[in-house]
Amino acid sequence: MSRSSLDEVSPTGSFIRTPSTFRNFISKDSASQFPAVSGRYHLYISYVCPWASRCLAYLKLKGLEKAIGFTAVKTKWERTKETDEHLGWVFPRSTTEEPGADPDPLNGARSIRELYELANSNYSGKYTVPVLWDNQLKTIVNNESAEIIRMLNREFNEIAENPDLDLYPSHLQAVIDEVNEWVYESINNGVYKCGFAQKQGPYEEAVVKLLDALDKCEEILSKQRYICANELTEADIRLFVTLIRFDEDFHLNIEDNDVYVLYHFLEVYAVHFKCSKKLIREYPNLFNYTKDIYQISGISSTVNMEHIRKGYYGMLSLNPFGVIPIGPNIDYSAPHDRERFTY
Ligand SMILES: N[C@@H](CCC(=O)N[C@@H](CS)C(=O)NCC(=O)O)C(=O)O
Repeated sequence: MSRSSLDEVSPTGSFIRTPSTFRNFISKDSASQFPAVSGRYHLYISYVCPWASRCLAYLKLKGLEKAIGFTAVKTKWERTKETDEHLGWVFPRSTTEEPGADPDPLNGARSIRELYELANSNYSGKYTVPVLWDNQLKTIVNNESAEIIRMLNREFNEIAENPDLDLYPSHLQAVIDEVNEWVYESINNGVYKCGFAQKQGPYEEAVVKLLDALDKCEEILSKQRYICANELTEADIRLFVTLIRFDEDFHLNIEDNDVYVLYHFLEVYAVHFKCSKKLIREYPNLFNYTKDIYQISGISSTVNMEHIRKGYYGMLSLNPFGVIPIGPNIDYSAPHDRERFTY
């Protein structure tokens, strides 16, 4: 089994993500094994990680911060044990070591790996964030963000400050599911397929799909405020976490030490899609949409650009010298034009 996303490469050089392992559900039913009560659960995240950030966005949107605490790890992977070479997410030793990251308040763990091993001493998979931790049973409830956000949306309404916000309403479920599928395949996971591909073919296939999907989003967003309808849904949060990192991820490829990849990336954009389409900020609807979501109360606090930059460029196998380019410093709080769709 893979012990890091960076190892998940098929013999043909494609990035293939393995499924998450802990798949229990918190329920509003007080008799269930994991009942939705205040103070029992904790969310471990990295601000670098889009999957973890979508869970944090739900804590903010649903008003669950008092009921469920969260802790962010440091930006760069470090050795998780002295006895082997594994690199992964670690906690700082103090609150001042890296602003935004905190020591583990519940278990005093040094790494996310330690939490997985506390939950299951025989665990041998990847040590990913997010981790939804049960502090009563001292175990991981769930480490799959797509499921965590569904629980946060629905099961905690008795204690949520915004119980009426439903980001997966029944009248839109079919369209949300359909959008999630292609957005995940071509955009959320698509950027990883571009960044982690180890052969030219899979990389090209992923980048073409990614650009097609971004064009499709631009087209949809030229007609309605959000990606599924004129109301905010789960699909918007899932799309947003990749878009807000996209112009950064793009540079990751540019800064990659592999000259051929650098050349090809420019060629794809310049020749097939024209340079004007290469960054999110050059798609008018997508860019304004990203600002629109960013400006929803609570969301900007889930975006720590400093952590995002340091984390991605810190992956030394993709960026051997660890040089962090100066960011584009886009102002996502600037006015946008999306109110034009509000009836
Ligand atoms: N399917 C998981 C994926 C989470 C994931 O891939 N997290 C990455 C960070 S973006 C991670 O923690 N990787 C650690 C590793 O691969 O060792 C989810 O959506 O929750």
